Amino acid sequence: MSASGLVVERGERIILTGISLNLSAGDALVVTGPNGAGKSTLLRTLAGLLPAASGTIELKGGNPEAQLSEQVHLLGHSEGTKGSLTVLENLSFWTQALGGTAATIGDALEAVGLAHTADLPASILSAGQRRRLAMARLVSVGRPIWLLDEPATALDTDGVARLGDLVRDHRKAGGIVVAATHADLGWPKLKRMVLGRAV
Ligand SMILES: Nc1ncnc2c1ncn2[C@@H]1O[C@H](COP(=O)(O)OP(=O)(O)OP(=O)(O)O)[C@@H](O)[C@H]1O
Repeated sequence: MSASGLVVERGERIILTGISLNLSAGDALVVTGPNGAGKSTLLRTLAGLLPAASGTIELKGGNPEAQLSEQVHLLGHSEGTKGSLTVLENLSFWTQALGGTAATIGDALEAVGLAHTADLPASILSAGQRRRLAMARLVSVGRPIWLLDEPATALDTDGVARLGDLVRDHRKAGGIVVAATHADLGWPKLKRMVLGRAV
């Protein structure tokens, strides 16, 4: 995935300007910067949810037929968990909605340590457990580019370690990860981007 000369405006203000990046299979980019610097804005732009006022975003490799929005998976602040459904039903719903395969759902719940909650209503999950459920989607949906907005929020030490394992395996399989964070995620061999002061 590459981006060149991105300029992004929100509410008629320029939030990002002159952003370029070049990521190959297996790369992880960590984006840091103060509150309001534009980290979430960059992820939403890379996800195709916000238009760039100028500049280009290109996918290299992957399925040439697929749109950008079909190749990326944004793990944002709102988890979209439906409280009236069970944990398993939530994961099944999102996996199907986002084009993943049902066969991976059990493994995904195991990977995030939520297998024992599969039949519980999602409404009773703690904040960290909801975050883990959202993490499980990354695995069951299986898109090549993961865009993670503050992925360690609400996670305990075990959760952060499991996130690190998922990211490691994804990179090994040729996936790309871009994470915006204030935390030290402890991932090896990172590329870094520091965004400047909030405008
Ligand atoms: N919907 C919106 N309309 C207009 N401006 C917005 C909107 N959302 C965010 N902004 C502005 O864009 C700027 C960047 O916000 P963004 O959420 O990308 O920052 P961030 O670096 O992710 O911050 P944080 O560390 O607090 O999560 C801020 O000045 C913010 O006020």
